[in-house]
Amino acid sequence: MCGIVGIVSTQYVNQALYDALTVLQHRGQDAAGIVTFQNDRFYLRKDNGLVRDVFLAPHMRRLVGNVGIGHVRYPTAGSASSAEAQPFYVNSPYGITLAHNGNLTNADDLARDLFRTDLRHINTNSDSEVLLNVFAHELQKLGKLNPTKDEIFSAVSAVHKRCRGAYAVIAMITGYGIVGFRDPNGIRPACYGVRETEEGNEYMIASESVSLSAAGFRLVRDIAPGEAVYVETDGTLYTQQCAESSRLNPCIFEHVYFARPDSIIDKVSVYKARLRMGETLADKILRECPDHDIDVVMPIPDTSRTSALQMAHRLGVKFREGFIKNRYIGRTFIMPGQKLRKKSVRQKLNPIDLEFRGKNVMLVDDSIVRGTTCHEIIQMARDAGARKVYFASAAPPVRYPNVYGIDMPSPQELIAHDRTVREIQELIGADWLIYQDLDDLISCVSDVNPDIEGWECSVFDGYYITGDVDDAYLARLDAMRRDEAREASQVGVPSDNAIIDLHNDED
Ligand SMILES: O=P(O)(O)OC[C@H]1O[C@H](OP(=O)(O)OP(=O)(O)O)[C@H](O)[C@@H]1O
Ligand SMILES: NC(=O)CC[C@H](N)C(=O)O
Ligand SMILES: [Mg+2]
Repeated sequence: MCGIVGIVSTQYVNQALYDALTVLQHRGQDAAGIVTFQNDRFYLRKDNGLVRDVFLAPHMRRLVGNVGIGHVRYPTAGSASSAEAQPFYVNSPYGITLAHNGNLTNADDLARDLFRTDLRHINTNSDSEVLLNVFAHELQKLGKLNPTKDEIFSAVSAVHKRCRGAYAVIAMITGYGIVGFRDPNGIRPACYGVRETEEGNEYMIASESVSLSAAGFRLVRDIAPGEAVYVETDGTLYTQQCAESSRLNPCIFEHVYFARPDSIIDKVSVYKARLRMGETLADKILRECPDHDIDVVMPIPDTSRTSALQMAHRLGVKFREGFIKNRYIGRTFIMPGQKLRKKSVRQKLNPIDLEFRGKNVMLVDDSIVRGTTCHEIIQMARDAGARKVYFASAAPPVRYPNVYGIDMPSPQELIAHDRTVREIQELIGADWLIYQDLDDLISCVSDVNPDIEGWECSVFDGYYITGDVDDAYLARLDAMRRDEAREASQVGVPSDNAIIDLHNDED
């Protein structure tokens, strides 16, 4: 679930891009990149690491120009190597750089066509490099020295015809401007905003509205599914629907876990949606167990805080912070490798024993995916002296892989896959486990914006909206990307600092 941003400004954009990426850091912790443009030259810095580690003062000084794009990465395709950090660059036509959030489901076919038919070379295993080359090829085919907005929109239309899967994209075209677009289902989020200055309007396109508000941009609106927003370097903005048919089916997991609560996505306040998740979950508890003996409700920081607070309120039970989060440890779910994830849960969360001793505690998390967090946490609660440990998930059981930009490629790694709730309860060691129902989750988000036509809920119901994901595709994905397969493929591979890549700036 990467984060993307692009800015057209009346002044240098380096600091504004850096700040926006910091605000989007929760969407990707593996790598970060910024590219700016000035006087016929791109200036690129990208590497593995957090935003604060990748961009040091000398890098920032050299990222000159009033136009630029940025990316924070959480890999879902290819490898975690710095060579696959984004933005990607292609020199023809014009010089284009691109930042992508999502995952293409036909990347292999496209890569083959790009080589055989379009005579283009792809240098990594990243689907985002494929996407960039499809866009570049479609723009090049038009054969114009100075592309107009219509030609740029027509290249986006061609991308929609060729690419399948999920993609929210921001591309920068040398000397012309930035273009942002969303796939025809609008699976991944993207919005744009404006900042009025004396020198003229400045625009930002970004994954989440929080990066606009933090930088003083006013949210104009979300990019519609299939639509493109093109901002020229002089600040002129054009929008156009570029897909033949489109229907808004945003990813529901953004509201459960990925997005920041202070973002508004497709006119739904993530915060409000999470409050409602807490309410509906409390109602289910009261339905199933009206005589419950819960003494205290506790969130598993960070994401479940909002839902847990509202759940306690609805139940009329005390809300307590029993786990303290180490503010220097990032999100564990998006860390690469199970060993690191497991170790990090213990480093990240520490119990306050007096809140547990002799009590029946209801622990609340936003979701249970691999079960890494709840397994560790329940043991910690017992060690801290809890009498009974109950566990509630604000999302339904995650039973199916994700192919649209969340790195959950393998059903075997999902604790709820092929298991009943009772079996999961035993496996994680809880005295009672309760999950949100999918209909309730959908109503928590839909009631906030009834205009949303459908939700991308594949991790809960196994239905893949793009219609091209079959068992054979899922089996290939599993074989290629499950943890063991990735670990095995790393044997004998040089460490990251030995990686040689193209287009990267010096350290
Ligand atoms: O069942 P699992 O595989 O452990 O995945 C689910 C957990 O991972 C996430 O937390 P994370 O630490 O990534 O982020 P947070 O601090 O935003 O809650 C999520 O909020 C759950 O706590
Ligand atoms: N999580 C994402 O959006 C990933 C983008 C792209 N598929 C990559 O792996 O870099
Ligand atoms: Mg969490």
